[in-house]
Amino acid sequence: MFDSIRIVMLRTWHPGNIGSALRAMKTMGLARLILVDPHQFPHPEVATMAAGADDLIDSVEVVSSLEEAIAGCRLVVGTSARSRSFPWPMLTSRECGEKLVQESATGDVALVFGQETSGMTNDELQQCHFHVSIDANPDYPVLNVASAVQILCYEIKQASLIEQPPVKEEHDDTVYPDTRQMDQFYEQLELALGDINFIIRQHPGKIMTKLRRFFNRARPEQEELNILRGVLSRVRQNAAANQPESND
Ligand SMILES: C[S@@+](CC[C@H](N)C(=O)[O-])C[C@H]1O[C@@H](n2cnc3c(N)ncnc32)[C@H](O)[C@@H]1O
Repeated sequence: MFDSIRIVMLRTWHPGNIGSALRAMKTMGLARLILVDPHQFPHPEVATMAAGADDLIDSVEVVSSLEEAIAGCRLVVGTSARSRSFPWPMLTSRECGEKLVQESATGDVALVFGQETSGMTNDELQQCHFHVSIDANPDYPVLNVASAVQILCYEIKQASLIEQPPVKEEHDDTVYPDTRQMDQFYEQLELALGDINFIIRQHPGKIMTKLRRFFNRARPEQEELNILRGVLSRVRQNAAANQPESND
């Protein structure tokens, strides 16, 4: 069940939280946990806190970056207790469960949790299509990371019990690019904007963040992305052709 939903934990410090997250996942029927650069794993505390979910420990994957953890995903949702300096498309925890269940029917999706003290970095949050904040006491909305895993896995379970509206005929063939394809597009976009001096190389400022947010919101389909990439190739070719000749 929920084979295509990845739970991703970033740089987890306390191994007990990994065990508690596994327990939270198993109680709701989820099993795929990916750890990005954990402080201590494997560790005996993981099994202690996992209790009856200790059978999931062997299948935990460990990778070194968020990019690896979400590679191939068509939808990535990041979690945060607080609003950041830049606004991003937001989901409630209920909407998050529904969206993950709906989109996991046609491809891999990921739900990403931050480190215990520092949470997710801005750069990591910008790699997500949506953010979710669990509605909590405004004076103290910061949950323990494993508690946050529990609540959002519960929402996934609840969403899976609701009969999903049938996918409309005309959307049957819709293919969305995965995270790797989007990253390649962003690299090409940044290069093209540099070629035409719209941004300064190595100092793109907030432009790339704002463009990422725009494309995350728009969610171009694969075919649309191919067209955009074709346009960027032509822009780069023209920029190269118009370069003044160097005398040396
Ligand atoms: C203890 S919190 C990190 C706190 C950190 N100071 C911050 O502001 O992000 C650890 C992780 O738990 C999850 N979390 C905690 N409270 C949350 C909330 N209200 N909504 C969504 N996720 C939450 C997030 O994944 C967060 O990165």
